[in-house]
Amino acid sequence: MTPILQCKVLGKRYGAKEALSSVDLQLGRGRIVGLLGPNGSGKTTMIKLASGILTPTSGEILIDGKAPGIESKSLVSYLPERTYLADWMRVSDLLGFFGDFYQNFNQEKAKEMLERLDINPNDRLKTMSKGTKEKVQLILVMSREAGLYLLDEPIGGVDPAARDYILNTIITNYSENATVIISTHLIADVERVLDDVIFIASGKIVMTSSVDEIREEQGKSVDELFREVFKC
Ligand SMILES: Nc1ncnc2c1ncn2[C@@H]1O[C@H](COP(=O)(O)OP(=O)(O)OP(=O)(O)O)[C@@H](O)[C@H]1O
Repeated sequence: MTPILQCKVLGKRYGAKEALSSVDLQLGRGRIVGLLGPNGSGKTTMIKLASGILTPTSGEILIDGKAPGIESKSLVSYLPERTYLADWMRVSDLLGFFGDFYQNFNQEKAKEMLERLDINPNDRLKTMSKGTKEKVQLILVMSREAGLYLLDEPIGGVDPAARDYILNTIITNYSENATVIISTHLIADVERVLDDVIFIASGKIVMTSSVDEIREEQGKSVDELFREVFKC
């Protein structure tokens, strides 16, 4: 089966700054993958390349065997680091907006998640706290029936109790064949839901491993290993 995401000697420069270099990677389906690395290591750049917002400077990135484009946009559901939604909109407007925009948007799923998190669909984004806005955005993104979810720092602004609910939402609301990439610094919170991890530093992949391998072979949690590998 074609990998959902493949990078072949992928490189990205911003002017003279090399943000990613010679990244080779292949991700299968049905996995939850943590993209982990220190500040400035290239995580957001990698996610933006996969979403098609940025184009590579060298090498290639393929989604289900194809370069990012119109077809891949229906396969990929992307949660950016920052909110891009117009804050005068009510949550119910956003459900309509996503429904019009994406054929694979599941309104019922979104409404159910909003109810569970006690978010009123009549509220406008601008009246909400940062954490609630983040929850709304994540709900919109996870309510699409996509093949690849790209979540850039999905739980940064959310309180620890809601983090658990959100992570469970991620696990239970993606289809068996979909893959989820989560970039985060909150490794201890997230690691229980991860199948695999990618460690990235200075634009290069330094390790890819299953979480089970890390636990069984190294006798460590992902958080412990991360702190050891990236010790300042
Ligand atoms: N638009 C840009 N112009 C110039 N340099 C950039 C730009 N965006 C990112 N960079 C640089 O590219 C490198 C990778 O940045 P990126 O945002 O991908 O890292 P990150 O791992 O997501 O960081 P963080 O964990 O802090 O969010 C950094 O050195 C950053 O300063």
